[in-house]
This record gives sequence, C-alpha cells and structure tokens, in this order.
Amino acid sequence: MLLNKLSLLNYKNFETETFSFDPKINCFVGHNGVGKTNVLDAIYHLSFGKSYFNPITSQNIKHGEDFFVVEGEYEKETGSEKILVSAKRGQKKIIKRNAKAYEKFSEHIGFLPLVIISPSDRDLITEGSDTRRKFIDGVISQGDSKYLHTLLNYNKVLAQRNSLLKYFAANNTHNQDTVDIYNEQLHQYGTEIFNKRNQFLEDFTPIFLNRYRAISSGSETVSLAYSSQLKEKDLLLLLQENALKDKLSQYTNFGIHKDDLSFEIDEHPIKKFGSQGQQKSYLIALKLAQFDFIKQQSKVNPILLLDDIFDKLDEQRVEQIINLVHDENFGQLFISDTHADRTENVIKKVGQSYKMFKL
Ligand SMILES: Nc1ncnc2c1ncn2[C@@H]1O[C@H](COP(=O)(O)OP(=O)(O)OP(=O)(O)O)[C@@H](O)[C@H]1O
Repeated sequence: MLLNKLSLLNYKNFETETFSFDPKINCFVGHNGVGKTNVLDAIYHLSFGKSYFNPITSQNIKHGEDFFVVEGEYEKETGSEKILVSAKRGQKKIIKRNAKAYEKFSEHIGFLPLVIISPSDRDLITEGSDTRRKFIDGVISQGDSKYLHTLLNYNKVLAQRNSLLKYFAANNTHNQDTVDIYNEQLHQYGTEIFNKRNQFLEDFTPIFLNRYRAISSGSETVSLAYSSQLKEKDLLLLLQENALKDKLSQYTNFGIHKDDLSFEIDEHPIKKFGSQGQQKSYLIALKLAQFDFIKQQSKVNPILLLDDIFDKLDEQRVEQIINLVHDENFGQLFISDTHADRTENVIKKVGQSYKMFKL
C-alpha cells in the first residue's frame, strides 16, 4: 500500500499544499512549528478519520477559516483509492472513499493500516488506563471491524446504564428490572470484548517481547500483562453482586471499561522504575509490535509515521529503525525532524529511495 499524493486545504497551519511522495522514505524537515507534525497528522487523519494529536475537529481547521479538506491518493493491491476527509465548523465530519461518503466511520478503520511513533506515546506510560485501553482497541480494530462495532455498542449501553443510575438517584426511585436489561447487554458485549482482548494479548505479547529484546539487546526483562475484573468472574455476576454499590455510586463499577495493561521492567512498574531510555525502548517496542501484528492480520505493510524521532531516539536507533524499511518487511515511511542534515545522513546510509520536504 502506498500513499502517492497528499493535498491539504486549510488544515491546521496549511492553506493549500500538495505533496507527491516517494514509495519508500519521506522526510519533513524544518524549524519548530512549521507544520512537520501536522503533515503526519493529516496522513493519520486519512486512516482514522481523526487527528492523533487533537481530537477536537474544529481545532484542526486553520484559524479564521470555515472548513478543512485532506485528500490522499493511495495505491493498494486492489487498485487506486482516493480518500477525502473534510470538516466544516458546526457540521459533521465527512469521510469519502472514491467520492462516496461512508455512513459509518468505523467502516473505514483498518482500510489504510497505519502506525505512528511519536513523543506523545509516553502518555501510554504516564496517563490513566483509558489511554492504554485506547491503544489495545486501536490495534485490534485495525484488523477486526466487528470488535469496534461491539465496543461502540458496549459504550452506548454503559452510558445509558450510568444515566439511568443517576436518574434513579435524582428521583429517589429504583427499578432493578430495567437495570437488569442493561446488565444482560453489557454482559453480552463486554464478554465478547474481554475474550478478544485476552486473545489479543496472548498473540501480541510474544511479538512485543521479541521487539524489546532486539532493541535492548536483552539486558533487562520486561513484561506486558492484561488486567481485567472479568478474569476473576463473569461480568453478569459482577454486575448482580455489586448492584448496591452501583446504586449508591450512581456509576457502573465493573466491566471492561475498567481494564488496563501493566507495563513492567524487572518485575516493577516501568512508570516508576524504568529509566527514560528504557521507557522509550518499551514504547517503541510496543509500536513496532503493533506494526507486526497489524501486518500479520491485514497482510499489508502499514504506513509508518515517525514523528520527531530524534527527540525519542539516538542516531543509532533511528538508523536501526530506518534500516527496517530496507527489508521487504516494511512499507512506506514518513519522518519528521528539525535537522535536515542529521536525518538525511542517516537515511543515505540505508540506500533506499527517499524524498526530503523542507517546510
Ligand atoms: N488550527 C490551526 N490553525 C492554524 N495554525 C495551527 C492550527 N493548529 C496548529 N497550528 C500551528 O501549527 C504549528 C505546529 O505545527 P507542528 O506541530 O506540525 O510543528 P512541527 O514542525 O512539528 O514543530 P516541532 O519541530 O516543534 O515539533 C504551530 O505553529 C501552530 O500554531
């Protein structure tokens, strides 16, 4: 899969801009704030229908403008594809594939597999469990559209159940039969998601450990574990047994919305005990494993975006990663960096075709 051409109109700091890409390596270089990350984000937008960095659509429209359009021309094994994402202030975003609008954005997820490695990945270690659940969901969804659909259903029922609990508390009333209907639905969707997450971790962990070993030369042991209340008990039982707790807290205390991943190094949480370098290596191993996993599932090389790589990696490690595209294993690579010379020196060594874009 290749992205041949990208056109931007009023996207963040770009008014109108068109880029024609190299099939292997593309580098965006320039001073801070010129829009290097924004170009990568536009490419991300075409795969996921949203920004990786700023989920508020209106803030992705250029200041003072009314709308943005991002358009990409791809070459897939099945033929060429034109994907367009557009947003107008106050209106619903539109995603079109070959001029036909998607009814549901979820149908588009996984069509253009993509992995991004960015300094903001550190949120996976530092932020709450929500960020880690999003990571798991993102990886699974790219290869399993039914999973995303089930997850959306689960979240809808969960929101309804929470509103109902609040409504009962506000009106000093309670109807367990209605709660039970939601319990059944949460149980059905939640168990399906739990099973898929569990299976995913089983498949993904060895891939991740392999990647970490390769990056760190095996000097420390790391682990990745999935924690879920559903490992202890069936969700329906948990919901029934904790009915009073939910009633008092006006909130659903049990379910897959409480799942988390634990990241450990030598059996201690990496957040507290990992050095900065170890944390970086852990995150890169996670992302490269994501790449391997999606590739295994979709049988295509995902597009790889490396944002601000030298912020995250030393020169040797960048070279090591860029070398990966030398193999047939990797597909098209997009890189952003502040120093043109530094990036070009590393890329030249790889001996692949490349294109530099000075912004
Ligand atoms: N909606 C918007 N309208 C206009 N400009 C915007 C909008 N959103 C972001 N920007 C501008 O985009 C620029 C940041 O772009 P970006 O993050 O791509 O920079 P960068 O080249 O990657 O910089 P760095 O090297 O510091 O990472 C800032 O100048 C910011 O003001």
